[in-house]
Parts: sequence; C-alpha cells; structure tokens
Amino acid sequence: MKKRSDLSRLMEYAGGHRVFTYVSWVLSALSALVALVPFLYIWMILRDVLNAAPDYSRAVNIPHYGWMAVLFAALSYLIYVCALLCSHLSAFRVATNLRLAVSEHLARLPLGFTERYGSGKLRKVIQESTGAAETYLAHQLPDQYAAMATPVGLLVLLFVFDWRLGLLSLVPVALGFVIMSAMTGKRMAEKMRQYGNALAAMSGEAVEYVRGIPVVKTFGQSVFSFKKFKATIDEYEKWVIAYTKELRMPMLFYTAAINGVFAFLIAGGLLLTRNGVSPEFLLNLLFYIIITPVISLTLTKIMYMSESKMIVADALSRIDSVLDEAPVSVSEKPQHPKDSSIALHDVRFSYDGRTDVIRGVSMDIRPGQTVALVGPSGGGKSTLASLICRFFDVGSGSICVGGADVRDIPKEELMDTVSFVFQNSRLLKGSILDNVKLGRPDATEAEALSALRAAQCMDIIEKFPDGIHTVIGSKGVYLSGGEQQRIAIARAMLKNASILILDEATAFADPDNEAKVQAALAELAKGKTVVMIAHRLSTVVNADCIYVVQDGRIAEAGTKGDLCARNGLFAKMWQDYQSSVRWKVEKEGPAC
Ligand SMILES: Nc1ncnc2c1ncn2[C@@H]1O[C@H](COP(=O)(O)OP(=O)(O)OP(=O)(O)O)[C@@H](O)[C@H]1O
Repeated sequence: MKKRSDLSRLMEYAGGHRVFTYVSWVLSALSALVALVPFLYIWMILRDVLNAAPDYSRAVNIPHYGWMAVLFAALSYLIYVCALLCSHLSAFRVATNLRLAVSEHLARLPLGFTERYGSGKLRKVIQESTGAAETYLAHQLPDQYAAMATPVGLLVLLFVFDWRLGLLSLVPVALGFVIMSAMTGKRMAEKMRQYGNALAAMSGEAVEYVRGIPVVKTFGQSVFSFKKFKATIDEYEKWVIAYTKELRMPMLFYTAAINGVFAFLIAGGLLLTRNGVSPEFLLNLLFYIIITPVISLTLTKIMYMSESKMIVADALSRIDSVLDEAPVSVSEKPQHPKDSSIALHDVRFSYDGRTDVIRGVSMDIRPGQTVALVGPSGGGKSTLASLICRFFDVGSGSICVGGADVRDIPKEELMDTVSFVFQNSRLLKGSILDNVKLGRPDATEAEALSALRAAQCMDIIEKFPDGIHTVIGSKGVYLSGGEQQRIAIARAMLKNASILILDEATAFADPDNEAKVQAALAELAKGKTVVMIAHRLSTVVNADCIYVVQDGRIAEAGTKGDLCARNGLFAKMWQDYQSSVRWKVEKEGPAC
C-alpha cells in the first residue's frame, strides 16, 4: 500500500478547513511575488537619479515611485497577514482534532498503557507533537510557498533585466537547495528521530524527577542521585554535540551561499565587463544588488523548510506510536452480568508478553462475599485485582463477572458494576463535590452530601468555610492521605457499584484516620461483593475467604481459622503480624 505523505495525513484532520490551507499557500506565494515589486520601484528611483544627474530637478517621478514602493510593500504584508489568518484557521483545527484523536484513542486503550508508555512521553505527544503539526501548517508551510515563489519571480525578472546577472543571482539559491537536500536525507531524518527520542527521554525523566523531589530533599541528595535523569541529560548532550559536529560542513557552505550572493554578482560583473561598462549594465547590476536581501531571506526560509519537514514527520510518528496501539477489544456479542459474582478460571497474565506474573489462578467468589488477597510483596495481588476491572486483558484463561466474560461486557457497564478504590486514590483539582460526583455525574448535591456523610467525611467538610465547594489543591487546602482516601470512598459510595475492589485502601491512613476509613469502608462494603488487598492482616480476619497469593499462584485459600490450622504461609504471616503488633504495643506502652 502506498504510504500517504505527512501533509495528506494532516489534511485529513483539517476536514472542511483544508481549503484554508490551500488558500494560505496561494496567498503566501502571491505576497512573496508582490514583495518583489517595491524593489523595482527603488531601482527606478536610482535609475532616474542617475539619468537626471547633475540636474536632479529632472527626476520628477521619484515621489510617485516612492509611494508605489510603499503601497506594494504594504499590499504584500496585507496579503501575507491574510495567508496567515487562513493557515491558522486550518492549523488550529488540525491540532485540536489530533489532540482529540489521541485522547479518544487513549480512552480506548487498556488503562495499563499510560503506565507503560510513561506520562512524560505522553504529555510530549499530546502537547508538543500536535503543537509541532500546528506550527508547521500555520507558519512553516506558507513560508515554504513564499520561498518557492520568490525564485520564480526572480526568473521572470531575468527577462526584464540582464539575464546573465539574473542567472548568477540564482546560483546560490540552487546551491542552497543542493546542500539542503544533502542535509535532509534519510540519515538526517534518522538523526532527527534520535534527537526527538533523547528529548522525550529527558522530558519523561524530568517528570519523574520533579515527582520525586520530596524524597530527594528528605534524603539530602543532589541531582546525581537521580541517575536516570542525569543519564538522559548526558545522553542528550552527547547527541547534540555529535549532531552539531555533523552539520558543521554543510552549514558552513550553506551560510556561505546565503551570504555570498554579492560575491557571485561581483565576480560575474567583473567577468561581463571585461570589454567596458555600459550605463545600462551598471543599472542592471544595481537592481540585483538591491534585491540581494530577498535572496538571502529566501535561502533562510528554504533552510527551515527542510528542518520543519523533518520535525513534523517525527511528530507524526510519535502520534502514531499512540494511535497504533491496539485498543481494548469490543465484543460483537455483548453479555451482561447477572449478579455480582466473580469467577477466575486458570488465569495467566504477563506484562511484557514473556514472563507470566499470574500463573494459572482460579477463584470463585459468590455475590455478597468478602474475600481478601494477601501474600508477599510482588506476589501478584494488585495485578489480579486490576485484571478483574479489565485494566489489562488476561493472557489465557478467563474472568467472569456475574457469569459474563469481562471481555464481553460493554466497558461502561463493567465500570458501572465494579468500583476500585486505589492504594493512593488521586483526587483531581476541583471541588470536593466535583471529586465525589465523578462517581456518578448526574447525582444531586444532596446525594453527594449523603455519600460524604456515610464515608465519614463531615469533619473534612466542616473544616473549610466553603464546605463541599472547597477546591482541593487551591491555596491552603491540603488533605491528608486518610482524608483523601475517605473522599475517594465517598466517590465509590455514590457510584454504588455491586462489586468493590479495595487495593491497600488503608495504606495511607494515619492512626486517627484509620478508624474513620475503616468505618467508611464497612459502610461502603454493605451488601457488596468485596475483593480486598491488605497488608494489615487485622483487616482481613472476617473475610469469607482469604487467598494467599505467592509467585503469581494461589498458595493457600480458606477462612482465617482454616489457614491458621493449616500452619502454612498464612499462619507464618499471622504470627509475624501478631509479634509486630505486640512489639508496637510494648514500645508505645500500655493503652490507658
Ligand atoms: N506495570 C507493570 N509492568 C511490569 N511489571 C509489573 C507492573 N506492575 C507490576 N509488575 C510486576 O508484576 C509482579 C506482581 O506485582 P503486583 O504489584 O501485582 O504484586 P503485589 O502482590 O500487589 O505487590 P505489593 O504487595 O508489593 O503491592 C511483580 O513482579 C511486579 O514487579
């Protein structure tokens, strides 16, 4: 299949607005041609002055020529402004549609994609790569057409003035094109891609670094402690130096060509006047000398033209790296959950397609049951929980919710059926009410308030004068981990899904908050099927079934009593937990 050009791909995103792009090219080229006219009038002024000398009063047309020069310069500028207006209309549409396409596609990708791709890199795609496409269409392309029209205008002028001098003045333009094509071959495009990669890596690591600043500060470490960030900076530096060195010679010749138009004209002039100078030839030479800045400007535009083409090609390939990701499949025969049961059948899963982190897990959870996932760190508890919500698709085996395979349940329905309270439930910048209403956007304020009450959040709301309308993250409004957790629980309450997944839901709660979080969770869990991941074994003692997950398998399963009697891994974890609690109580002294 023939590969479409970058431009035709961009035009697809312009929709009906593409016509503005084409109009902008025509106007921009026209403006470049009109911009040559003032030079003609300036030349006429010089001609009249020279012809009239020494009686300058004979040069009566000078004011007329002067005004005409100003008029055409203004006209050229006006046409250029119109060209930019048109190009921007189309460019904004393209950038908006590109951002929408990426964002909409992101919404269809497995949730785990963002984590794997990296938020810094993703930010670069959504903001910078689409921005590069916008700049290309809004400024660089119109300039490119202007740069192409100028040599054509100069060619026409060849016939008006001395064609030999005209040809000489075009030599640097031709040379510029040759050098540029050498500088923009496949190899250079590859270099540009590497440049983009180095920049993306540095930007991604910078985001991680900024996120980790509190840790760096706490431990008094310098930037060097963030080895990865430092490595990406070094890599970028290495790359930039190598690239600059590579471009040294072509740039040298190119700059010489840009600034050497005079040299060509003078050498040519000397050559052509071996047999004497005619006043007519001198006047013609004068014209080409006057127009030299236009030629230099054209060459500069040509230089940026090739660079911008490479930048936009690189930007599009980065956008494609997101758009080419396979979205979560949509079933042709959608199924609907009949109840809130969960069944895993011989589930296997791997993040990288090579090493399984879940290796044949089966579970049967009946509606209304509370089960707990416990086990050593890295055993696969969070992965199992995220598979139930279909953050990722299983490698083999199946997961059913209410008797329907999660891959056959429409995404919205699955999201309505399952609520997930994350380890560190992030609240968005917005009011407490907005954050709670994310659970059910059509809920009334009274419903949101009653969810907040049930989630033990009233003390948080009463703390702030704006109550439920307090904007989180605004000046002076900070919530502790446990407080954030309770707001997130209120959100889940409002959603009222029949299945609840709690991933280390109390991990961030301080002792004061823990009791409140526990009470909120108990309220939330009423009448629901609950899958709970917890390190604090005290929170799982009442579970209907405890699954001990180790190395991606279920090592043991049963009630607390069963598992303690078995004297296996859970019994050992329970003993360790008991002694840590005892140690804590002894250390803190007897409770009063
Ligand atoms: N996004 C990811 N990409 C690649 N590997 C991952 C990813 N998330 C987890 N893993 C790996 O999968 C395995 C299981 O991790 P998981 O987080 O499910 O364990 P866990 O039992 O929940 O651990 P913890 O109790 O420490 O939270 C680990 O080896 C982990 O390194």
